[in-house]
Amino acid sequence: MEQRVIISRNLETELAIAISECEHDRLFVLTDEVTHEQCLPLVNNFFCLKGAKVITIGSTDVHKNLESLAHVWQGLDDGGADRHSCLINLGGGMVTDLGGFAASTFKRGIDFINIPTTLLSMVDASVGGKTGINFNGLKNEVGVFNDSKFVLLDTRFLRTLDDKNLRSGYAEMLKHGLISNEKTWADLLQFDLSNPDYDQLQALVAASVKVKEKVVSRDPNEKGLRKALNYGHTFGHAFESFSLKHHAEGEAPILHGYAVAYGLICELFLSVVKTGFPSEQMRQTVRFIRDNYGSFNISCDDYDELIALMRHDKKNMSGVINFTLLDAIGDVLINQTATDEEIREALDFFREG
Ligand SMILES: NC(=O)c1ccc[n+]([C@@H]2O[C@H](COP(=O)([O-])OP(=O)(O)OC[C@H]3O[C@@H](n4cnc5c(N)ncnc54)[C@H](O)[C@@H]3O)[C@@H](O)[C@H]2O)c1
Ligand SMILES: O=C(O)C(=O)C[C@@H](O)[C@H](O)[C@H](O)COP(=O)(O)O
Ligand SMILES: [Zn+2]
Repeated sequence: MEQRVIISRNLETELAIAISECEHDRLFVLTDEVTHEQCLPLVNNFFCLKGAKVITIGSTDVHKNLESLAHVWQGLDDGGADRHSCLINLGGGMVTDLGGFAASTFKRGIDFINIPTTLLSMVDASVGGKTGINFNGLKNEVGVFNDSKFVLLDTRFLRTLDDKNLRSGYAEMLKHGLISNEKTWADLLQFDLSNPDYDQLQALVAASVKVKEKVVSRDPNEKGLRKALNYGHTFGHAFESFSLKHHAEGEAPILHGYAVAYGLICELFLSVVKTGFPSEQMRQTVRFIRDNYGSFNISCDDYDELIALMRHDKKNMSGVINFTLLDAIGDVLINQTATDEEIREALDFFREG
C-alpha cells in the first residue's frame, strides 16, 4: 500500500515531514464548517502550514455531494493550485471521502494527506483509498480508489467530538472486531460508551485501524477479501440512504455508524440463519447495539424501498444483492446471497428483535 498511516506523537513534526514528501508547491486545507471551528485551531499556527489556503464546505453527509465537490475544485482553481499542489483533508469521513475525491480528480490528481478528526474517520474512512460522494440518493455512488499519501492519526481531536459521533465511529470498530477475532470482539463489548475511558479508547483505535490496514493491503481494490470491511453495509447503506431521503424536517438523518450498527443486526441475523453463526454471540452483539444505538423507525411498508436501495450496492453482480456474512467471529464469507423473503425476515428481526 502506498499510504502511510502514522499514529501521531507530534502532529506538527509529522505533518511537516508528510508535506515534504508530497508534491506541495501550494498547500490547501479542506475543512467543513465544524472542523474549521473545532479542529483548524489545533494546526493553524504550524509553521509547515504557513500560507496554506483554507477551503470550507458544509458539514455532515447532506453535503457530501456534487455541489461541495465543485466548491473544492473551484477553491483549488481560485487559489492557483496546479498538479504539484497538495490538499490536506482535516475532518471526518465526509471531508476525507470528498476531499480525497476532489484531489484525485483535480487536474487528474494531486497529492493529498488525511488528518482524520472523528473516531470513524480515524479507524476507517481516512485509510484505504475509498474516496467519493453520494449521488442520486445513493451512498458513495461516484468515486475512485486512490490513497492519500499519509494519514496522520491524532486522538486529541476526539476531545471535542460529541457522544453520537463517538458512537457512530465505534460501530465501525465493532465491525472490525466481528471480522477479526473473539478477543477483540469481546473487549469491544466491554467498553462503556456512556462514560468513555479515552486512554483505553486510544489503544482500541490503534488496534482497529490495523484491522483495516491489513485487509486493504491484501485487496486494495475490493476484488474479494476487502468485502469483509463492508460487513453490515448492504443493509446499512440502504438504511442511511433511506434516512437521507425521508428524514423529517428539522431532524438529522441517521449517522453512517448508526446505519452500520443497524445493518450489523440484520446481517448477523442472516449469518445465523444462512451460515451458522452462533446465535448466542449474535444475541450479545445485538443487545450491545440496541442498548447503545437505540433503533431506527421503519415499517414493513418500507421494505420494498429498502430492498430497491440494496439493488444498488456496489458489491452486486448481475442484479443479485451481495452480502458479506460470517460463519463465526473472524471467519468471513464474501459473495453471499439472500432471497427477498430472507431479507424481509432480517428486517422483521431488526424491528421486532
Ligand atoms: N472511505 C471509507 O472507507 C469510509 C469508511 C467509513 C465511512 N465512510 C464515510 O464517512 C462518512 C462519515 O464520516 P464521519 O462519521 O466522520 O462523519 P462526518 O465527517 O460527517 O463528521 C461528523 C460530524 O462531526 C463533526 N466533526 C468532525 N470532527 C470533529 C471534532 N474533532 N470535534 C467536533 N466535531 C467534529 C463534523 O463536522 C460533522 O458534523 C460517511 O460519508 C461515510 O460514508 C467512508
Ligand atoms: O473500506 C472499505 O472497503 C469499506 O467498506 C469501509 C466502509 O466502512 C465504508 O463505509 C465504505 O465507504 C463503504 O464503501 P462502499 O464501497 O460500500 O460505498
Ligand atoms: Zn462504513
